[in-house]
Amino acid sequence: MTPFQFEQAHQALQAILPLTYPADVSLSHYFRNHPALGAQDRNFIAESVFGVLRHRLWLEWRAPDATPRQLLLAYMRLVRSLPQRELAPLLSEADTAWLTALLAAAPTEQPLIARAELPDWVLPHLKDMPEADIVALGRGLREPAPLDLRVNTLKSTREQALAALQQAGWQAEPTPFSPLGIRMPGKPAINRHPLFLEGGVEVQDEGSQLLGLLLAPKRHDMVVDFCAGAGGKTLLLGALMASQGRVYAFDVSEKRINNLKPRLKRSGLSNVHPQLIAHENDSRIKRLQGKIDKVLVDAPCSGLGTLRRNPDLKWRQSEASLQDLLQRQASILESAARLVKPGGRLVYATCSILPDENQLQITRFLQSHPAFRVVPVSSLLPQVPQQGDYLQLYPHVHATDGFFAAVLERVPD
Ligand SMILES: C[S@@+](CC[C@H](N)C(=O)[O-])C[C@H]1O[C@@H](n2cnc3c(N)ncnc32)[C@H](O)[C@@H]1O
Repeated sequence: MTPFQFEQAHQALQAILPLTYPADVSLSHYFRNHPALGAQDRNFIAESVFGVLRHRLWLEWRAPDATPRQLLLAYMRLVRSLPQRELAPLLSEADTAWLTALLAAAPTEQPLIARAELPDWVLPHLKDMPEADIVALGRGLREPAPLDLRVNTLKSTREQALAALQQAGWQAEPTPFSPLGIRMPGKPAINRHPLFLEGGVEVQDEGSQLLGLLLAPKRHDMVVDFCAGAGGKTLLLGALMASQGRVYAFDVSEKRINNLKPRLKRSGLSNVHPQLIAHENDSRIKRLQGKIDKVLVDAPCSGLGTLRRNPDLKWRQSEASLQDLLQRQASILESAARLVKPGGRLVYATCSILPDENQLQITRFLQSHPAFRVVPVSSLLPQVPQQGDYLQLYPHVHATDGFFAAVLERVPD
């Protein structure tokens, strides 16, 4: 670390910390405004800024009134364990005095917020979980995520893709649970490799792949991806159907639907039909009622299962935003369920770890929809450990993002 890099990381952190915008968006903005920064500088800055965000609750407990610069120094010294002599060239006299006092202060007993690195608005929602499990979960969510790819079976097999990636000199290994997944621990810049450019692989967390596998669409099915976004799961569904049948990709966000289009082109799929909708009761949805074989609801959620990638969500979400999401999830589920034909399947999924967004939504839905029954995930994905009726994935157990999914079947008439 050079003094220049440290100062850049400090300035970037200062720019990002108000968290008015997502941290990755603010950081890209910072890099655009500093075009002279080299690749190594950028890596250092990104790792430092995200490192502080990952450990911010613990750092703020150790140093409650720390400025962004002090947070960065405390992170380097206490989390990264850099020796004082390595930091010395960066330190003013005031910095040295501050760090010395911090190191000398006897820490008080750590509250759960600091131990688990989960904010106070989240903890009441995990009240039924033992404290040791909350800490293990929070720490799993604190670690950086690896890069996972999904093989596009329309263009490649996993074996072929693995061979091509390894030939490029990268570490690449099959994921344990998804037969389509490849894990790349070194997170190389895959987006310039021909395999990616030609649509042979897509970036997709292994957990996200499992959600598509749970829907298990058949070749000639009519499928709705109700909250398709930029199509992470849509593309998988289309490929599972070997580009046959029909997949409607709905979303209320024009930007996300537009982001789906280049990915769709690269994938070579011709069975996906993206459609912008105004809301979950849009007339384009109503005309499909009772006609769809498989419906995926990848509901808008707090995203807390993705804290490995987006640690800033701890501050960008709140109790109020959660309450709003809970209502939207229930309303979307209600509307999506009307599409399912008798004997058809609905998968409700989130990338959240909160029971309110997950099993409690399903319990409430089932109480008022006797035509639906649960298909136990343990019977559909026996290779994934620790599963029961619902899919529950955790970084510290499964090395995926945190995900939830319930598979519901509409009882045949
Ligand atoms: C978890 S994201 C979907 C991610 C996407 N399925 C993927 O795998 O990349 C949730 C999506 O729901 C969309 N959304 C929010 N409200 C909606 C609604 N009422 N109807 C349909 N989609 C909605 C959001 O725009 C967002 O793209």
